[in-house]
Amino acid sequence: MTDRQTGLIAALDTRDPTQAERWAHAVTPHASVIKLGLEFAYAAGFGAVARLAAGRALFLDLKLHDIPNTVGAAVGSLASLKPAMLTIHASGGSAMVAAASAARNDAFATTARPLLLAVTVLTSLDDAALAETGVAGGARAQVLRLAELALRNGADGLVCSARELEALRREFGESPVLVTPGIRPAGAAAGDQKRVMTPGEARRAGADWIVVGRPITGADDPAAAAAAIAAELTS
Ligand SMILES: O=c1ccn([C@@H]2O[C@H](COP(=O)(O)O)[C@@H](O)[C@H]2O)c(=O)[nH]1
Repeated sequence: MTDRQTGLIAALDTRDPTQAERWAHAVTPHASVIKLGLEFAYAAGFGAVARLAAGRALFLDLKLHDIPNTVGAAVGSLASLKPAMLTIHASGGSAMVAAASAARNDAFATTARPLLLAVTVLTSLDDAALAETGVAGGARAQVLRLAELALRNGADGLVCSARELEALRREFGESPVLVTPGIRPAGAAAGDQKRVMTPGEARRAGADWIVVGRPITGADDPAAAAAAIAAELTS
């Protein structure tokens, strides 16, 4: 049980800048951060990312994963977008995380540094799917292993499922910023997400932020859906 405040990040996954703008407007003020990722950036381009992010806090979820030199350079290339949060994959290894952290520190002014978040194990993977990739021992053990690697090499926080929150807080304490996708209000379709929890469960387990996409963007009334999720975070 925790008394921390848990914020809502709205994942605006679409190719269409007009749709994204409509959703961004609808989720305000219930979500204090908007998340744009691969679908939007690849289809609409980084100019559209910049336009949508103007005046808003941006979680730029590009999940960088490459050799250290390339990832470091890519982090530097993103500075003009002034994101509040950036993602890399922890499984890229110690040197890659360290390169991203160094580039973040070099490319951004101290007062405008984005949080560097390391994705541990995607919330769409269960133990069986992870085993297929050669990782035995289950998602929780792998999340803890990658969390240690990422935090030791300069990440500010982690992307994980809410199911790992209690173990991560036990192991690493209160300071890492823990961001949890795979959130589904009671009764919502899980879709491709495997390690899910409700907004209230994630808050009680210690999430700093929850990320919610389709339960908001697929709702008949996205503003009402975002309001209901935000209310669950404060009740
Ligand atoms: O492990 C991860 C990392 C990132 N995501 C992203 O979060 C949203 C979730 O969207 P839903 O529609 O609520 O499932 C999406 O943009 C993913 O790319 C994740 O789900 N899991």
